[in-house]
Amino acid sequence: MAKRAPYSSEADYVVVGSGSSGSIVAGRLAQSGASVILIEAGKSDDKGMHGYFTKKPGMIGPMHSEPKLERLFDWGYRSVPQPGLDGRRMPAPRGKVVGGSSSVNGMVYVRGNRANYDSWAAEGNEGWDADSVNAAFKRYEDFEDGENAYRGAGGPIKITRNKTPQEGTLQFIQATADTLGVKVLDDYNAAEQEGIARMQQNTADGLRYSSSRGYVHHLAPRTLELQTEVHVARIVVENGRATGVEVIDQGKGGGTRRFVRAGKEVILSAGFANSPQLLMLSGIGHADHLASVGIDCVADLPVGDNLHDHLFHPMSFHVPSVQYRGNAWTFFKGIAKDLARGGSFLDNSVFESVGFVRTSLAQDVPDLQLHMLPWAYPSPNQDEPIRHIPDGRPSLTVFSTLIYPKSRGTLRLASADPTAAPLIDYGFFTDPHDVEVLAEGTEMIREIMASAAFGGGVKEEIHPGPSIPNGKELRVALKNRSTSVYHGVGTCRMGIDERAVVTPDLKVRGIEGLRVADASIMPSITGGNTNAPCYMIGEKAAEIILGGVTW
Ligand SMILES: Cc1cc2nc3c(=O)[nH]c(=O)nc-3n(C[C@H](O)[C@H](O)[C@H](O)COP(=O)(O)OP(=O)(O)OC[C@H]3O[C@@H](n4cnc5c(N)ncnc54)[C@H](O)[C@@H]3O)c2cc1C
Repeated sequence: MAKRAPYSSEADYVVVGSGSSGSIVAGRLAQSGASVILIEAGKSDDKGMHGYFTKKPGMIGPMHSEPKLERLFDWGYRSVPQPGLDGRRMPAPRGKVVGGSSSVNGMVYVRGNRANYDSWAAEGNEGWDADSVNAAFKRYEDFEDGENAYRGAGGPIKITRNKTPQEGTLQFIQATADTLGVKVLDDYNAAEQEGIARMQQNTADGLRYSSSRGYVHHLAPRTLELQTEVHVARIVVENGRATGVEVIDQGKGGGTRRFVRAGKEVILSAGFANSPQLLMLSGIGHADHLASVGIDCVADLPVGDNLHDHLFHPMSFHVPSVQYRGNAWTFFKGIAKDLARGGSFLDNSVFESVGFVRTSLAQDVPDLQLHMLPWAYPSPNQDEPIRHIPDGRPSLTVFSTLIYPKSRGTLRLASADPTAAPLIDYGFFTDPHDVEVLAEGTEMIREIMASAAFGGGVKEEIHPGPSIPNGKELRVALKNRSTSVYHGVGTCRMGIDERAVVTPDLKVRGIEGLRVADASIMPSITGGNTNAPCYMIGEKAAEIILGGVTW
């Protein structure tokens, strides 16, 4: 079992953040016999309410639709006003609980296009090409179809498909194939991504396979110590070397500061927002920006540049054959049925299908992702932290999803206070290309939903609806309707040039004993949801640090 309190003050490795990448790098390092302290600001995901909500896949609905509940698991960040989106402040939820965002996310399991990794390698990131990262993906997977050249079996993270998809989901898959002339794929995480498919999810046997479920609780290496409700305030750098971290205990009687020493290395896995924040709080960042908030510069690096994210546009359609309605009654009925007769209502992600297709702007690879779920979605957006009431009719929601945004933004400090939220500026829609992809995707979805494959089963486009026709009006409406997919990346870019914060072996340039391993290191975002790539980054980081695979 992973060791718990009373907490130690020294280990070989100190890993900051137990999220998608952090739990994995910590688990693997500890598996090698090294002592590892894994520090997490949030609560345990193993007991009480936090345990129940993060274990049961179906609790994703209430967790994100009831703001009072969401606050218990989340950092509560929002972006600065986005001029490209009519000045909206986009919610930027991030898991604040063991498992990080992998404990609160939608469990949509997508590795990304193989070409994404080859492009990282082509920029000089040796060892990050598609074949090399395939080995890391395979190591952690336990895929229900078993092992093959692309997929892993027997690893700590189980991957399955929903066994009882809605009829409307299967019709949507056929309709997409018929309308766009793409293949129905069995496995979009293998050689080929282009096509439409049933969604894969990191859940099995009624459990969410967060990184912490797989690596902290199930793998449970003996030399891993998990410290929860401990906020890392900064990395301590002495004579150009990271020697440990200064932390603030948050639990009962908290507020005290203490030092946790790393005999070998500190690994930052605090995510796209907090890893760059912690670097800057420690004097690593743009010298002029650090000076503006009163922090002495230790290393002048482009920390916080290159922020980017996916955006999607949700469209809901009234489809009477769908069994669910977006109300509390459907939810309680589902739970009651599970309890009385056993069942799978809470065992799955809410998403049931994904596809990767091309707009007219696509170059080498599909540039549009389609997500589909058999529920209605809030309209026109879910910016306000209130309980949004979606349309009560049985519905399918299809999301036009921009996967290769050209817009770039920044992450900066608001102040030198380690507990203050950072300034998240996504720069959404600063490049007109991004509007165009989302608009074409929306127009495509309208064609799909008119397909004969539904047998007349689509009764109405609930929203955006006929008042927002294709063309110019749609492009304007997207400013108020597009929503972050919560896939922020890129703020501690990996590379070999001046734009890089970390080298291809994830070392912070110019500082000894300090690496970053999480979504922030991606030079460019992957084509698909970012959780699986972050699991891979955790595996890869451990492999690099240990000089090869030792497990
Ligand atoms: C609501 C939501 C839904 C999503 N849905 C999907 C999906 O369905 N599929 C998918 O593939 N991706 C999804 N994503 C994206 C995906 O989950 C993230 O890209 C991924 O989890 C990021 O991993 P990470 O390791 O970079 O950071 P995180 O998993 O966010 O981990 C960072 C960890 O560091 C901790 N931390 C931060 N600062 C400190 C500090 N100062 N001291 C101590 N600890 C700290 C945090 O509490 C957290 O545990 C979703 C994200 C969200 C938020």
